[in-house]
Amino acid sequence: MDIKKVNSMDFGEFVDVFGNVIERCPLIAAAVWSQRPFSDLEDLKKHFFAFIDALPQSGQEGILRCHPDLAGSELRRGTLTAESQREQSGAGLTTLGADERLRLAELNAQYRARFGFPFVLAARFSDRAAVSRELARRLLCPSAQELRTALGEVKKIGSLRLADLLRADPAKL
Ligand SMILES: NC(=O)N[C@H]1NC(=O)NC1=O
Repeated sequence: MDIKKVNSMDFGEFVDVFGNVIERCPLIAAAVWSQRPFSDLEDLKKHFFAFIDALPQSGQEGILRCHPDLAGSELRRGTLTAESQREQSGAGLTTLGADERLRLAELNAQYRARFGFPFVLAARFSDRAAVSRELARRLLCPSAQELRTALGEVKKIGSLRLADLLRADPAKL
């Protein structure tokens, strides 16, 4: 799909295609559509991220809360979005042993209790060992820093999803 095709999309089509660039936040795609035309993929990405950056803290935390836990109950129940399922499965989180799953569940619960939102990490840049390690490390970070880190991960996930949709090289995004 090229940028001309993107710019020709009506509202419904645009939200259908880009509605999950930011996990379970189709409102962001709905808002970005109003900014068309886009000059290129980079420009499109900038609009998604500018929307996130302009939100008050409550909105930014809301975005994080729309993310399913890594290796959490949604994965077990099979209710993840297709994108999240692919990302979690690529990081090996669908084939954890019982011990590993339990450890991640405990760390996820501690993280949520401390910060009030779920632990978010771009799983495609990670693997099962790195997820636990990073979760344990970030649990100790100051809250303001952690909010920034988590939103950075949301943007990495969004960049990769946009790259998939436009079949671009993620390194150039
Ligand atoms: N909790 C969390 O990070 N979830 C996200 N990460 C990712 O790569 N896909 C997701 O759904």
